[in-house]
Amino acid sequence: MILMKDIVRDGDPVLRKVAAPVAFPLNKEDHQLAKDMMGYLINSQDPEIAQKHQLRAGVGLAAPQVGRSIKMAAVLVPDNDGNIVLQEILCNPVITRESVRPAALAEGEGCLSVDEDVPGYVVRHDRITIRYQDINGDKKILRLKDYPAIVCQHEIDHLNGHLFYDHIDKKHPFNIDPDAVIVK
Ligand SMILES: OCN(O)CCCc1ccccc1
Ligand code: NI
Repeated sequence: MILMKDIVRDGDPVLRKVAAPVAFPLNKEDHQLAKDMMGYLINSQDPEIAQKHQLRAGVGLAAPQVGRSIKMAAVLVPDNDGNIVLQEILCNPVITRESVRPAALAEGEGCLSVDEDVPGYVVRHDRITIRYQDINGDKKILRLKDYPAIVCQHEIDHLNGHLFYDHIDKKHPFNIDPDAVIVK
């Protein structure tokens, strides 16, 4: 079971590396890691389990955040009614298309690897197409918009050594293109 003590925090160089591609079939260790990462997300979104184990809620988790510099991330994204709209293990994900139109979460972003709040709009693309391999190595395509798209961009950033606050305008953190979608 992954706990908060297992999550690497900002300042650790692993969070700034470009992670290595994963090879298929996944070895036993990496297959188990994928399961454990998804298990963290499930546990963290269960109020009782999260409380009992003091887990910060997460809708995504990338392998570098638990010290493994490989291109694998788990996403578990609910809609505003709590229904899961995306549950996947993204291996070797590549964003192949991205909208010109920007988007940002109205309340900004956080990160399990960043303990302090960093206010501001995290400017991302509203729509993206992702090519990736699932846990079995099957090649998949995802076309996403709004919140699921933002979450996947956050996770894919982790695999390339980026953190959410890299996308906040330091001087004008709440400035954003008037055409941007502000996602509630
Ligand atoms: O990398 C995952 N993680 O740090 C958990 C938070 C994920 C996340 C939070 C806000 C917007 C997009 C994604
Ligand atoms: Ni994060």
